[in-house]
Amino acid sequence: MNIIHTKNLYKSYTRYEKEEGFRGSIKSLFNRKKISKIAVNDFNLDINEGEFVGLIGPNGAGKTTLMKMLTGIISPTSGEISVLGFIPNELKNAYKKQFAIVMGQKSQLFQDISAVDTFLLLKEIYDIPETEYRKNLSYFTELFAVESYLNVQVRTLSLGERMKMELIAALLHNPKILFLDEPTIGLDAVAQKQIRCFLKEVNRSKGTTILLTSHYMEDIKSLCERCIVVNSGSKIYDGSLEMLFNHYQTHKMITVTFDEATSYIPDFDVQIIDKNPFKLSFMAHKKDVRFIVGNIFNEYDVNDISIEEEDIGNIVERIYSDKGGIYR
Ligand SMILES: Nc1ncnc2c1ncn2[C@@H]1O[C@H](COP(=O)(O)OP(=O)(O)OP(=O)(O)O)[C@@H](O)[C@H]1O
Repeated sequence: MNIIHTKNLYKSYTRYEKEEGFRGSIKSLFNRKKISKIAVNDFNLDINEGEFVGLIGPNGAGKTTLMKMLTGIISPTSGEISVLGFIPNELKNAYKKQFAIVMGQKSQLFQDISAVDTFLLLKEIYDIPETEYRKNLSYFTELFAVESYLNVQVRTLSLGERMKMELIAALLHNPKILFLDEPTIGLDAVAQKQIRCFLKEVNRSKGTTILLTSHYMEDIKSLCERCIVVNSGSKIYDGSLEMLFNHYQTHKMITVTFDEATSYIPDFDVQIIDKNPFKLSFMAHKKDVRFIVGNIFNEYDVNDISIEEEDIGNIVERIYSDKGGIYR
């Protein structure tokens, strides 16, 4: 069943520019330069119940603006939008009870009280029946293994611990849709992985529809079957993640640190990103990675090696340049 629908959705912001300094401030009182910015352009989107969809794109692509329109935080300039049959920016209580939004850069928890006290407050705000509240609280805290952090002041939690509490707070009222804007930003690899496992399980066991934005390709790769790529406010790809990666993610980034100084350069078609006698970073074709890594281990004393996904910016560029590509 389709639960998120937009048609020709469009959002433009207006902002003002002033010249620098005191003179500029005085001048701007009488004459300000108005600038319009199209953040989301002609956006058509349909998401079915239970889907886990990744929304990716470079900085300023319009992802947060889209999320904000879907949750009613801001209203569109024009176009159609309906979520669970509601028009989000009418902010009906019946709609507010059916979704949750978690933004990695913002906290919804009160900093000076414990997380569990905020949870109790949310129980009252969302009218969560006692049995459902208890069941969900123990289910989510066990899933994250965070029982020992429930009763401490939120301000004292680490970023990763706080993020886990944010997610629990968002899910206590059993929302049908969970909007996640960069939920793993700034977290270490272990916390990122725990959050991924948690989200995967919530989507599977509760059937929660999840729309996720992240700059970490690993998040998108391990969670979303469907992926939407946005650039300059427009949708440039909407389809399976597998196809996106097979077709457009052609390179990997390899970083090696050596125990001894070396002048090693791979005998393959690579692009060197950074080089010193003890460290080498380069982009290599996906198909060559295992041969290159094999050679390095056979011939050198390796202190450390990492193989990372390509930056989303490169993938966007490739989608654009692929005129007869899989989507256009
Ligand atoms: N309140 C605002 N007023 C004016 N312009 C805005 C406002 N909010 C966002 N913008 C502009 O709209 C564009 C899209 O911003 P948005 O935050 O939606 O992008 P994003 O894809 O979420 O970026 P990021 O990955 O950096 O978070 C940007 O160019 C931004 O400068």
